[in-house]
Amino acid sequence: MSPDGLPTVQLPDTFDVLVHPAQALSGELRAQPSKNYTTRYLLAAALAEGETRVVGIATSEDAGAMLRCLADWGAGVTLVGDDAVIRGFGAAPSTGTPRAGVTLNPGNAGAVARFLMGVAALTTDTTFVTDYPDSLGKRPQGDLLEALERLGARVESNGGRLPLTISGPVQGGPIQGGTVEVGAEKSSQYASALIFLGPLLPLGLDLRLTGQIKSHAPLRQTLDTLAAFGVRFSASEDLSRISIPGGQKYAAGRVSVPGDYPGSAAILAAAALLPGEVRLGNLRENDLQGEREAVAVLREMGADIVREGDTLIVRGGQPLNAVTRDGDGFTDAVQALTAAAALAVGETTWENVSTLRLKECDRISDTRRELEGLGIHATETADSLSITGTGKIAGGITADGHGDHRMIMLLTLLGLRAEAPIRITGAHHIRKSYPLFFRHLEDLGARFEYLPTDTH
Ligand SMILES: O=C(O)C1=C[C@@H](OP(=O)(O)O)[C@@H](O)[C@H](O)C1
Ligand SMILES: C=C(OP(=O)(O)O)C(=O)O
Repeated sequence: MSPDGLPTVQLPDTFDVLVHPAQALSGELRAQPSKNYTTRYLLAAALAEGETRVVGIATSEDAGAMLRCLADWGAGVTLVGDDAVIRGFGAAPSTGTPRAGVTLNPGNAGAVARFLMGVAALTTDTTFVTDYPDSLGKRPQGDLLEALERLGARVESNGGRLPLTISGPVQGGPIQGGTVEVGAEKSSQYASALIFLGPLLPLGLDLRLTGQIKSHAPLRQTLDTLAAFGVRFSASEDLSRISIPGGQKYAAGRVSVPGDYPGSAAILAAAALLPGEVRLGNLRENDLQGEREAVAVLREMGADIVREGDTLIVRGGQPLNAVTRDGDGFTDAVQALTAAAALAVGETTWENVSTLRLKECDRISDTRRELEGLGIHATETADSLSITGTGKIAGGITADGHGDHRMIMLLTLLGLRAEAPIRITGAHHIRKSYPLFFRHLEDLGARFEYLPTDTH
């Protein structure tokens, strides 16, 4: 429903968006449910014996991808209002493990694909395909596949990429577990996948994370999920060693999904960039999502943000200044904060962000190109992105959304502050993580037009 109580118009399946410049943003929103906790809780629920109610799940495509794959694998999936009730593989009438010989399609969801690839080591012949060959199909899976092979699984892949097939129980019987190394430099999702698998193996897993470990925050969210389902583990402070005793069970029960910081970072940045007062609720202070740091970064840039309980209040339109920060701790907020950087005084640098090249698009080079197209100076190194802020964005151009929800959020924010409208291609890909993004901004006073697109 829109704020005046009228039913909102359904967006077309595919669309470009025309972002009109905005004078101000004001109003109150409730942050959407966390994508990363939704995927984790749904998976852990499916691995439990019995029924688990996951309260308030995300409605994003990635959440849908996890629900679809779990159902295809044999878990019971029932949606009740905003909740999902999941009957685990371990509960009657299921067989205890995911079904054999199933083809799973996780869409464009990297975390979903990788978490399920870990669990696939319990199954015979699980095949992973994607209808996003130019996005998820290009993302590397080798570090995880090699770790699974070292544990005894059989893997066939397209050069370490999808499509691929995993079988755990090979001639020597089911895989047992033990000590295994996994590369952690390209993505934390490989280690998270093994963490989900570990408790279900007879010997558990003693994980050694190799290389410069990236994205510690989502790793901690995975461990937090294990704890929420009664699974024991121990981890070194730097997360380079994680030990999970074997033969454990995930305990079924009830878990509630917290608010989503990565998507909310875009709303907070938009609110900081325009006059007006925005209140964003459902964002708990003590939360392991690294993108919570976006609040501190925006404040350091000069934004006026105060917290009242779970609500953040932004009084926007303050002048912003450039910062230099290690962006790895808030990887999914870097695009949103880049919008703030593009309109700040001075040069902002996001350091240690090499993993951004391996997301839905190359979030370093593709972002630099889109910024330059809008007249904003940006430079890159292998693992950093620098942006020189500008006082004025002319707009009046078409920008490429690169099929990447976070690129679409960045370009939208720039459009709100441009002199003339900006068209963003393939803007429907916003649904991967934040289906209500445009609607939420409309509720704050922004204006968009949804136009037919050539991009699929
Ligand atoms: O574990 C997760 O749910 C995620 C981990 C991060 O990826 P990397 O570990 O590849 O940085 C993040 O970017 C992604 O959106 C979700
Ligand atoms: C990179 C992202 O997700 P994933 O890796 O799960 O595809 C994201 O949400 O920005």
